[in-house]
Amino acid sequence: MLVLVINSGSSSLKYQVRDVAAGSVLTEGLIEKIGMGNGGDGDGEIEGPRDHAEALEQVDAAIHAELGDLELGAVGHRVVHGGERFAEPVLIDNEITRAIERLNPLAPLHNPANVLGIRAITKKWPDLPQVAVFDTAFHRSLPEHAWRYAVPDSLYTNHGIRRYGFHGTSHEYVTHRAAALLDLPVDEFDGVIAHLGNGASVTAIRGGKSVDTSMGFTPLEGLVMGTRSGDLDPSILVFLGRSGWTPEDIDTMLNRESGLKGLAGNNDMRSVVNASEAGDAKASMALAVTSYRLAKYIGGYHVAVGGAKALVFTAGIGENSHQFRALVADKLGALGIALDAGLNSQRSKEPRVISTPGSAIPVLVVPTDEEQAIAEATAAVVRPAG
Ligand SMILES: Nc1ncnc2c1ncn2[C@@H]1O[C@H](COP(=O)(O)OP(=O)(O)O)[C@@H](O)[C@H]1O
Ligand SMILES: CC(=O)OP(=O)(O)O
Ligand SMILES: [Mg+2]
Repeated sequence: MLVLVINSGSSSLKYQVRDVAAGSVLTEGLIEKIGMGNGGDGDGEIEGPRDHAEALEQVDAAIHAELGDLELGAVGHRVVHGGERFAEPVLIDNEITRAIERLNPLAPLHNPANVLGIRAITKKWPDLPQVAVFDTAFHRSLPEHAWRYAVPDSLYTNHGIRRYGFHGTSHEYVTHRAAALLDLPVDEFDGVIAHLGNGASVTAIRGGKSVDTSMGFTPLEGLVMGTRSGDLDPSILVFLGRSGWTPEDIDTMLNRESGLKGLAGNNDMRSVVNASEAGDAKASMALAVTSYRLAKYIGGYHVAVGGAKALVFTAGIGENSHQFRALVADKLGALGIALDAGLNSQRSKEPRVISTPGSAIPVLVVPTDEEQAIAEATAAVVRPAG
């Protein structure tokens, strides 16, 4: 079956056409600057559609230019927030789309775009089955002591305020690959997985299942990210509210102007590392804050899983930034973790070990592939129906 995988962001749309049986990518692309007028920066990208519907026209044209006439079997969407309802991938209909839309306030950078992508496809290809694959689903195994906030129970019962966790598709996929690399059945894998992209989260895996994760009610909690603050004292928000900041002001500040961008003026890890190496003190402090926060989580999750058998890095930063991995590992001496500098700085697309033989536990780099996982899940949902 050919599956079109869509990962909609607020201003971008990543797509792939995958042959699920063959496990291959037939074509892929990135549409950027949606709703921002023209002005992409080349590199094979298509530029400047007005909205997600127009972006989809560009995807359709690009797919047909590259692959000619082909029969798509289904569309698989990455949907970030599935709330408590969605523990598995689901076939989308109007009711499901509205249910996803109701979760928009909980994932303001993500779900609205997911809904726009779903609606654009429903309009263009009404007969094509669409499947939603949720970032939250893998974390439905969190025990209650990990997902509860210590606030009055009515906040949970009336508003669903609890920790959900995100990047689950990636954490699950990487769990399986890491276990395979270590020759362990997945249900014997206890480890800590750091997914470090624009959004970043770390997950404690026990017996192959998520038992804790750093993102919470929304993808804002936890680690320092590209533009998100991660953990902070909630009283800061009360203070700002009393000083006249609106909820929108606070939301924008925490989700879009904080993290690496807030500390170093740039949300791109490559630029921050380069600036730090060139002597920029703010960039160096941003890296120190970000790596320290992650190291503390890793220490905590080592305890949560009852002794990790591996530490795994994945996603854009985790897979590519040997400098950032080294900064984190340097802070984990108390766990007996030691990186091999040569292995750490090697470039490869393959899952690999980057620690020394003497390291108390192996440190791995395992490339994630959310699109492959989504394509497989989509085909599995659609096949029994048709
Ligand atoms: N070669 C590299 N070296 C260091 N950082 C990199 C490299 N390639 C990508 N990154 C970083 O990865 C992050 C984006 O990760 P990615 O997983 O692609 O994000 P997204 O959440 O958008 O999928 C950016 O901070 C980027 O700077
Ligand atoms: C949930 C989340 O943070 O996703 P991303 O990393 O794609 O921003
Ligand atoms: Mg990502």
